Amino acid sequence: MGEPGGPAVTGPAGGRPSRRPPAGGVPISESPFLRVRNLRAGYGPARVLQGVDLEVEEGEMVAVLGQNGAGKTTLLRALSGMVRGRGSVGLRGTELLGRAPEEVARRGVGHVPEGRGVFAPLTVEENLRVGAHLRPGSELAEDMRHVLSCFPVLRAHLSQPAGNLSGGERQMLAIGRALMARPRLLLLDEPSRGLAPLATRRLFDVLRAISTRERVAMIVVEQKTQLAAEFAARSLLMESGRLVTPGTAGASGDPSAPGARRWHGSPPSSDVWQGAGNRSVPDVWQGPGDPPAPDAWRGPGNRPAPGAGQGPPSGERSAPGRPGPWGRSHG
Ligand SMILES: Nc1ncnc2c1ncn2[C@@H]1O[C@H](COP(=O)(O)OP(=O)(O)OP(=O)(O)O)[C@@H](O)[C@H]1O
Repeated sequence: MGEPGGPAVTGPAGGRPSRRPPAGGVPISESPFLRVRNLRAGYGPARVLQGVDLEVEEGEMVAVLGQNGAGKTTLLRALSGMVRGRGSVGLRGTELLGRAPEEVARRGVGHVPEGRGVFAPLTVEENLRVGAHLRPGSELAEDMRHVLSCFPVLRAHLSQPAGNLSGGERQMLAIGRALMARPRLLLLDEPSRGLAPLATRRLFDVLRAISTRERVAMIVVEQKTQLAAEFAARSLLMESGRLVTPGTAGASGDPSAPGARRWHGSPPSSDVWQGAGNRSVPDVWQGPGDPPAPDAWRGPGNRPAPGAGQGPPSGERSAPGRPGPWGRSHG
């Protein structure tokens, strides 16, 4: 999966069958992992979110696309409690609206904001430890090992200040720090921003592995439509504070059905594209030499030394299709 330039992976994360919406009705899952209803939020008198409806299943990766100022970042902020919202945000049946960000995080929501916020003076290891501050210390070493297996490039920098990392390494650290809290829902704001195409693909390979194997649901704000179409189970378009494509889990239909498209609703107009780089250039292998073999290491950073046993979430932690240790419930 995720071979550079290879075919897109279709279907919901985890390989679960898609459900078709009931004919003529609004598709509503019986018990979605995340159910957002009529979410409204803004800043002071300025209302940005105009009533967002969204459902995400456990282990599903959903991309949210849209023009600058559409409200994508505000949506993530409202879901994580950083911006006050009205309506309903139910996570496994628990209402999150009205809770403080730390309480929302305790419930299993991790937020990696745009801009790779890391604590620059702290070391990489300290940054990761900070990510685990909401959880019991006894599991810290295990989680540290796991995060470093996802992002092995960080291993070499553990004792260095995070401020010394490259942009891509900071992004990995920011995501790694969020993972240390064992989120069940991860909110990622433009994780590909500023990353080279190859680094972007490697990062999304890791994210997909985490969502599939650890059953972590993800909402990824992304400007690169092609990337979103390849990695996410669904791509949703936001316009003027509303999702103009169905945000419900069953709306994806059966992607294997003849004529099924990855883009649900109207395809984005050309002026939606605001990602770095040239839209007309496929996001394919651009490194020197031949693309890596399909089974080659595709984690971010350097390929681990032979025998180092590093890779995306290891099978030791969780057998495929079964929640790993991160599957434990929060709160
Ligand atoms: N802290 C803030 N205070 C006041 N208004 C804000 C604040 N943050 C964002 N806004 C406004 O809210 C609207 C939506 O912004 P938001 O950042 O959610 O959009 P976005 O879709 O993420 O855009 P982009 O793709 O450019 O990041 C914009 O009009 C923006 O000016």
